[in-house]
Amino acid sequence: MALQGVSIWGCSKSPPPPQFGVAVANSHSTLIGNLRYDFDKCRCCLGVLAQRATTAVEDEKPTVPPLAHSSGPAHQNEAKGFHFHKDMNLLPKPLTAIDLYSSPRDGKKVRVAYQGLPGAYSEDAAFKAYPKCETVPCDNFEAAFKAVELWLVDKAVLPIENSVGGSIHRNYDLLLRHRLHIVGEVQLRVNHCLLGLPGVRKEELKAVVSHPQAFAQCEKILSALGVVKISAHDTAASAQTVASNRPRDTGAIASSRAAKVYGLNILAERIQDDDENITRFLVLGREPIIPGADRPHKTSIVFSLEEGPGVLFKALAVFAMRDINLSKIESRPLKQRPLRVVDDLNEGNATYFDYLFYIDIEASMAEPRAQYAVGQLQEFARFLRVLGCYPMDTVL
Ligand SMILES: O=C(O)C(=O)C[C@]1(C(=O)O)C=C[C@@H](O)C=C1
Repeated sequence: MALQGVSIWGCSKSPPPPQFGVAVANSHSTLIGNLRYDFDKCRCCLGVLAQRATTAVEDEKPTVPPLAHSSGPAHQNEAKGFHFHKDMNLLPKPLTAIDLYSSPRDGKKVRVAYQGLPGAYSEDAAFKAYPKCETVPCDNFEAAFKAVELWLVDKAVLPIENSVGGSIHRNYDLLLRHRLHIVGEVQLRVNHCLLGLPGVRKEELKAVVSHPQAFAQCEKILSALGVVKISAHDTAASAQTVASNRPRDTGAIASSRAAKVYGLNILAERIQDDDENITRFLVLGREPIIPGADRPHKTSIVFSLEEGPGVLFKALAVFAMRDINLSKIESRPLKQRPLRVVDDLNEGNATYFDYLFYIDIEASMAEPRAQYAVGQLQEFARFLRVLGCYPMDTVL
């Protein structure tokens, strides 16, 4: 069953706005290397999360018979006016260190939320990260974030950028709105297929359904076919639409796995314009991971800066000076304060657009050079948050 419209937060209050101007060490925090990572877990959130933890293990069988059916001392105590909970198994289970540990647990399948339907590329990415996981389809990106926050799943896997289509801005914005940690990345080679009902030839198609990113990646074949494009939530949803509505003149762009899942024929393979079509996904969890020294790591950071000449140059120099490679930079409008009025001129106010900068550096927070670089940036950034430090993935 897909998770739809999960609207409650881990905390009964409304989502906390990002604390602009507050540095990393300002909330409940833990030390990794010399740097503090913020957790942002208030007592009230932990309480609700602890209750929610029972949902994730709902298939566990009760080991204690319910008190309501028992006789003997407990029952007598109840009669004397002691107030016991009717079924102790319904009480929230206390969190253990194992519950809080972010890596897959032996004997228990990791539950991974993704946006889309079975057969979506995001589900492939979840299987690449956790080969034996149980995948949980979600209606939209936000539902996947909330599913992790509410302990309904262990992790979420969400697309963040594609080598042809570019960044998925919605997920950059959600990373800041939610307090999850990036614990991994997945680089997935996306080989799109043109799918149709059995017996249909691609020349018969008048329309093609797919995700807008997939259309952006397959422009050449679409213009050669001269078909109408119909948008779908994800590529697997387009395959499902064709399979269930059975229009002979409509195809879908999706994966070969989606063709199998929905019983469609592959009319053409590897139809993307650029053969090297890679989508990068982020793996999100409730807790940060402690970076190991065994393999190369990346660190994702978001920050905002004061206005002034050369401030971005100065910010990036803290990494360049230490020979730290920057693999990605993305700017997004600072939504709470998108415009800054700088001057009151006679002819009107001078306004500047205000931005958040998201960067990925090829260094681990366990390395002193990264700790010093982030520490130095923190001295003049108006706001800074380490979104996560995680092992780098390679394309298979
Ligand atoms: O539609 C899917 O199958 C998805 O997983 C989504 C998505 C995306 O949002 O970029 C992921 C990979 C492909 O680049 C196309 C679509």
